[in-house]
Amino acid sequence: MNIALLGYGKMGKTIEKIAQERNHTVVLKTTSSDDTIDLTKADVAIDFSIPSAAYVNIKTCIEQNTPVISGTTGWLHNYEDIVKLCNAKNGTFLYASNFSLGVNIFFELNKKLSQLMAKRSDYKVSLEEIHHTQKLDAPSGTAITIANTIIGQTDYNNWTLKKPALSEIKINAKRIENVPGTHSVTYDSKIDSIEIKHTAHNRKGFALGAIVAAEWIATKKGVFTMNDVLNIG
Ligand SMILES: NC(=O)c1ccc[n+]([C@@H]2O[C@H](COP(=O)([O-])OP(=O)(O)OC[C@H]3O[C@@H](n4cnc5c(N)ncnc54)[C@H](O)[C@@H]3O)[C@@H](O)[C@H]2O)c1
Ligand SMILES: O=C(O)C1=N[C@H](C(=O)O)CCC1
Repeated sequence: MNIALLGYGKMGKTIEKIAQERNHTVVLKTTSSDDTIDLTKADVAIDFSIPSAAYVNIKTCIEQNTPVISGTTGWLHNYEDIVKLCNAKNGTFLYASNFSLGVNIFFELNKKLSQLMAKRSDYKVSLEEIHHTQKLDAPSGTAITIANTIIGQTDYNNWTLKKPALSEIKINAKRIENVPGTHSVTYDSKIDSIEIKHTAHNRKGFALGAIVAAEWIATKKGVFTMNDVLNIG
């Protein structure tokens, strides 16, 4: 498969290594909005860029009729526009806040736990996410996915980085040198605490998941999630 990499930073470089190990060819790498996105030779595009660039990158791929996956976080206020465009152009698009298999299993645990805790008003939920100090967005896209799932299953109606109201989920976003990504969900009562946690040891899980997703969507039409790729959820 011929792959275009839109974004060639920490993730783009890790994805390139795994793509080569799986006998794919990287035919285009872009690193700024000044680079031309010519997808003539690409079977699929993978966007791991920056929040302010993702929308244009994804739109350009759909307009050039090239299946695109995006792992870039912090651009989701434009997600519905991309879904509309993709459907109008009969294109192919997949976004995941986190491509790793481990986190996608964790998402299912979080959903189940939030269902069990839905009516347990003696417990208050909170999230913590820890990432490296170069990360541009807070909270992480993964933390937002986790919080939105809890909101969908319980009476919580919002998440916040600030002091939470009773109906809000507090997200603690910490930045520590070299941390690839740690997420935990804690339900705390006066009697005990229940905690689930995922720790990424490196970026390989994100990159492998992105390549597996790119292989999976290359021949499909529509808007997909990792649940479709992994057949879970
Ligand atoms: N979904 C996941 O599984 C997952 C995993 C890790 C990181 N991420 C997200 O992926 C994104 C990239 O992460 P990273 O650690 O590689 O960041 P990074 O800062 O190392 O790399 C980002 C790259 O994007 C490039 N860039 C800037 N403008 C661009 C443009 N217009 N077009 C193309 N490239 C452009 C920069 O030059 C840089 O090389 C972030 O949003 C991060 O949150 C998602
Ligand atoms: O390194 C990052 O940046 C990461 N971003 C994603 C997020 O915001 O959830 C996934 C984990 C790593």
